[in-house]
Amino acid sequence: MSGAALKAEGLEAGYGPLQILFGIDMEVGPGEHVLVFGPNGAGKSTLIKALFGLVAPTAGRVTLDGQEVTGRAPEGMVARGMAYVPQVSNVFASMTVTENLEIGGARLSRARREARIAEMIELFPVLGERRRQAAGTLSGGERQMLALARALIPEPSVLLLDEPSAGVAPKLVAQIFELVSGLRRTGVSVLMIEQNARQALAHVDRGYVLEGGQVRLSDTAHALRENAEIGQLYLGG
Ligand SMILES: Nc1ncnc2c1ncn2[C@@H]1O[C@H](COP(=O)(O)OP(=O)(O)OP(=O)(O)O)[C@@H](O)[C@H]1O
Repeated sequence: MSGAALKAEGLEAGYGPLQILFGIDMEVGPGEHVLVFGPNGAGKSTLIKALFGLVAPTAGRVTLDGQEVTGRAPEGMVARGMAYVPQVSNVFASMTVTENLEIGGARLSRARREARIAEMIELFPVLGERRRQAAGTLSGGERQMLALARALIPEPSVLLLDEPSAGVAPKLVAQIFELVSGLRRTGVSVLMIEQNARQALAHVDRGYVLEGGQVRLSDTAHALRENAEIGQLYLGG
């Protein structure tokens, strides 16, 4: 019996004949925040895509809140409580902030959708100030907040984030991690990929080092930050 919110066992996936993931075992506990990091090309984005059903696993299992979801399409994953924020193209640029949030709540009743949008504006007040602005004109940080808010509207149990700090001005990167960290009070479980791994590790509970499509190491965030070899190899010394 697994108490994990999200679990991968022996997960393998790739692109046609090109295998990228080799027997990945990992899990995210309820409400836990977990970071996946490692060198370029290690398969981090592929892992998130395989968990979300954008890349079909060729072996292994994915379970979401104890239910097997291996090989389901993204729509099925969303219906079961998973949400995914891709690294790029994560908002509809020509639509307003409000319209983007409405799309996030497309499956909800109108009353519920409006209530959730109000809650998201409370969580990210800047979105309220920019309600009528086209999403494409937001700053990098505001755009990431909109993408996060939109993903959270249906109240997912697990949120997959592919580089939430991408395209965000360096001085605002810490703010993005603090916002993600602040999602703890909603109880959502988070699995995040980040290039800014040292900074991101300060805001999560545990981490996995992915290398060559395999888990090289997993430990608490604190232990990974203290690990000299991991620091040299993957955390910029
Ligand atoms: N659609 C695709 N078709 C073929 N190969 C792909 C495809 N997408 C990714 N790859 C390859 O899969 C490997 C892993 O890519 P992936 O994006 O998962 O790595 P990553 O760890 O997220 O890298 P980065 O840190 O550079 O974003 C790379 O060699 C990449 O070229």
